[in-house]
Amino acid sequence: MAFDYDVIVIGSGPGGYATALRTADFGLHTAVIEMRDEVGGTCLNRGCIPTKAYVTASHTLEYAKNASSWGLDISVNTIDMQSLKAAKDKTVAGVVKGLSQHMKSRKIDIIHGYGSLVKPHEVCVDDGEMHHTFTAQHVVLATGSYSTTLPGFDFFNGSADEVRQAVADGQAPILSSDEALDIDVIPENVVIVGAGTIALEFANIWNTLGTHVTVLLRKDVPLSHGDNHISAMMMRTMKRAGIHFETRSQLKAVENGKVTYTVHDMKSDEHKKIEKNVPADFVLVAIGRSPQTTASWFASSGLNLSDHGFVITDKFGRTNIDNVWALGDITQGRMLAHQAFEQALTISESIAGIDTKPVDTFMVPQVVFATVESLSVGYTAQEAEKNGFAQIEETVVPMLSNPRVAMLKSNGTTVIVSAYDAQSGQRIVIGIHMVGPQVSELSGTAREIIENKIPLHDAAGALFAHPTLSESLGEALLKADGRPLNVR
Ligand SMILES: Cc1cc2nc3c(=O)[nH]c(=O)nc-3n(C[C@H](O)[C@H](O)[C@H](O)COP(=O)(O)OP(=O)(O)OC[C@H]3O[C@@H](n4cnc5c(N)ncnc54)[C@H](O)[C@@H]3O)c2cc1C
Ligand SMILES: NC(=O)c1ccc[n+]([C@@H]2O[C@H](COP(=O)([O-])OP(=O)(O)OC[C@H]3O[C@@H](n4cnc5c(N)ncnc54)[C@H](O)[C@@H]3O)[C@@H](O)[C@H]2O)c1
Repeated sequence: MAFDYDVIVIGSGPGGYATALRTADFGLHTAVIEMRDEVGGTCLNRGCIPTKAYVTASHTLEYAKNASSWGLDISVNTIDMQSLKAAKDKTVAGVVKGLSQHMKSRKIDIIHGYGSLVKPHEVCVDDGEMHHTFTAQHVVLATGSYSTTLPGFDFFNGSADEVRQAVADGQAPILSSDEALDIDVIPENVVIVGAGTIALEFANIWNTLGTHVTVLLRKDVPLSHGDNHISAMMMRTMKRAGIHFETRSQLKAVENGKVTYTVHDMKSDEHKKIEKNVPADFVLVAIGRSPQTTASWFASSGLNLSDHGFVITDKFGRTNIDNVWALGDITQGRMLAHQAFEQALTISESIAGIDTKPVDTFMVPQVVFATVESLSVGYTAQEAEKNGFAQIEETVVPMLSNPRVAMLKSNGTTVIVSAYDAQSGQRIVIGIHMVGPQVSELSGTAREIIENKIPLHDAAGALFAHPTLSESLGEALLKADGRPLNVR
């Protein structure tokens, strides 16, 4: 049977565009269906890129604020939020334009409209006026995710102008990260519900701009699924910078610019709940994201979905329907762009008939970008124990002795988790967790060490140039191997 395309991808985010770029590169006739006006998905338009534009601006501001310690007379007179937002929007537009041109140069057809899988090999596209049917040998689903609603506190769900007006009117609207990115005034007070990546990144950005930020978290520390040392240090550093964390708290009401929440009083014997109030220009709810698989065609097409609505695939991205593949935020694993990139390479190589490697989503590096960054790859000591590793050792090394960390007036910690590997008869590194300046840049190195099961002794032989921030990882590996050099 002749098909219109070799490959049709639904969704143009990191999962979709990366798959299309690769299949087109293999000479396969490829189309991408995108329901929005612009390509790039959440990551380029409402996620990774705009938030990191703001993170870059906040780093610049911090450098300027610390300049006097180097004898530099630099003052920050005003922060023009409208210009800052315009610069963020320009950054996004540039990246989106670049992607669009790149896709066209690979001869990928970009079809705008709402795509649905009608049956295997058949996709319907609704462009608002007409329905079009296209056929393909392979269909790849990459429809992404949306912000999860906090029960009882629906998102404001307005246009940028309506959000601006609601904030100006003192309504304290409940915003998702999408809406929060459109704010073009520096808020005076913000309440953030959640203590994951989005909560911490936005808290850091606004705090740097001078906003009073209150973070309401359910547990005792943010990033509570991660390594304890890293979570605790991240919270300590952010508290020191002025962010207020309310642990074991719960949002209760938002009325007339006032946020009411309850806090578990751990000191009282009955663990009473204390009620507190703070003013807020708006509330950011960042309690996770849900897979964009709620449309009826996901179920009616016969796709196997998990209880939480994720498309079930094998480690090569195959769904239960022949020649239908899925990746990115709609699949189980981490909701991260670089996970989607790795899945895209595996899926496109599988489609092209190339021998490829399965994706181990557990080993995907996790990063938080703030004034100090956190990086986590592989097992924490607790996870290693639960997974039956033998002779687990956890080495915790502060970054105090790193001269570049000191020059930045910063601090940090590296945690190396190692265990005995019966197969090789050697101790291997199974987890690397770091908090400190620019540690995100070590994500690839950390992943390679762990994924390739490099013996600890060999990993500790990695030579990092001096003086660099990356030496912190080298020092920690040496210490874990019993050969500490510049640390005790
Ligand atoms: C605020 C924020 C910051 C983030 N920062 C980072 C970061 O720094 N690093 C990182 O790795 N990850 C980050 N992420 C996560 C990252 O954005 C996602 O993991 C990534 O975008 C997932 O890619 P995807 O292709 O699965 O989906 P998406 O990027 O969501 O793309 C899905 C696309 O499909 C389209 N679509 C959906 N349904 C249909 C349909 N039926 N027909 C046609 N088109 C459709 C959508 O319009 C969208 O364009 C961040 C997320 C947020 C919200
Ligand atoms: N730097 C990055 O790579 C980056 C940046 C931003 C977002 N992202 C991705 O986007 C996704 C969404 O981010 P996120 O921060 O919304 O989710 P998350 O999963 O990182 O964190 C969710 C947080 O909300 C809390 N929570 C859950 N339900 C709650 C409730 N009912 N009440 C109060 N708190 C509740 C959790 O305890 C957790 O602290 C993540 O999967 C993340 O990987 C990545």
